[in-house]
Amino acid sequence: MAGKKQIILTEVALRDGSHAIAHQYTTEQVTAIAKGLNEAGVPYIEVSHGDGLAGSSLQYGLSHTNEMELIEAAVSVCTISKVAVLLLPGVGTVSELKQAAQLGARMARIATHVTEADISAQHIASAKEIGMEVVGFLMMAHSAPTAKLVEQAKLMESYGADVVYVVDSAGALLPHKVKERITALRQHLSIDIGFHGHNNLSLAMANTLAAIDAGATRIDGSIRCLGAGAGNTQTEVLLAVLERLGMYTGVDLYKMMDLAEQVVAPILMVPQEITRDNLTLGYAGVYSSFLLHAQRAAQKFGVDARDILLEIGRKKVVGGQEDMIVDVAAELARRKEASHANR
Ligand SMILES: C[C@H](O)CC(=O)C(=O)O
Ligand SMILES: [Mn+2]
Repeated sequence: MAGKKQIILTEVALRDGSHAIAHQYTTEQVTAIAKGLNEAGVPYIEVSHGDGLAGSSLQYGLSHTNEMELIEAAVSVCTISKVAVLLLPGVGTVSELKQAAQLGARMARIATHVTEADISAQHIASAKEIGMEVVGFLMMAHSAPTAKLVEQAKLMESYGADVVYVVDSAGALLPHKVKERITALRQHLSIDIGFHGHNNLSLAMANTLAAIDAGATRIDGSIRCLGAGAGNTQTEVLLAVLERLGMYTGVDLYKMMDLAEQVVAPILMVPQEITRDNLTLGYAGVYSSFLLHAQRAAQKFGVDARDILLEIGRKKVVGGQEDMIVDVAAELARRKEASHANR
């Protein structure tokens, strides 16, 4: 380890991956994955509904298992790894955060849209008060200019965040844009900088390396790419790449490969590929977690999911506006019917 650059990993398959399996994690699955991640030495494991604490709802998707049970299960098998939770202010509250902390969660990741950091002040302060490490998570980072991102990150730092993440929720950022953002944050902030990517344009790895090159030291990955859309930077692949680059993570590559192959792959509803719909997420700049919502709406209204996603991108729909996906699908179906009638 001496002299090697250290990268601190957070594994997000048990939270971001929840989107990809329609929030159907069972306690057994979470226990098995968390146990494997802990044995491999992953520093942080995020466990929550895909949309964060209290996300289970008709709007976001109902969970199979209460997330507090999942958090408790993960904590019970973690001797090395720390369990993290995600919270979107307005979806989850301080009360859920306290409950998660009582169950043993040690890190709170407070997520807001990239231009709305001001709504995180109370939640960041409360998480610090109860002794949690706190990450500010600025989502849809492609959709704001770098100066705005810096302004918002500085707000999170001023509220007490220990780390601020650039979150490429749509998998829409290109490597030079990641570099520009992380470089600017590094110049203006004193706290650690993190990066969370999505692979919709096949750029999660390249973007992650660009982020590290520009000074990010906290990186998210999802084992077997089990994350929303085409998934995140694939953790076990990242480990191999970082080892080849002479960087240190403290995570066992072989154990992660085995866990991916034997435990995680069988859970996937479909293999994590860059399908035409995933690709459209990145191309249109749409939240990766909108994928299944758009596919269901496409089927219900007999329209192309890509058309829905492009329109959602044009309308700059943000997380929390999932019901707009149905509105857009219904409108596309109306237009389609009208054009057929006029023929
Ligand atoms: C609530 C989102 O799924 C958080 C996230 O992982 C992202 O924006 O990306
Ligand atoms: Mn994500």
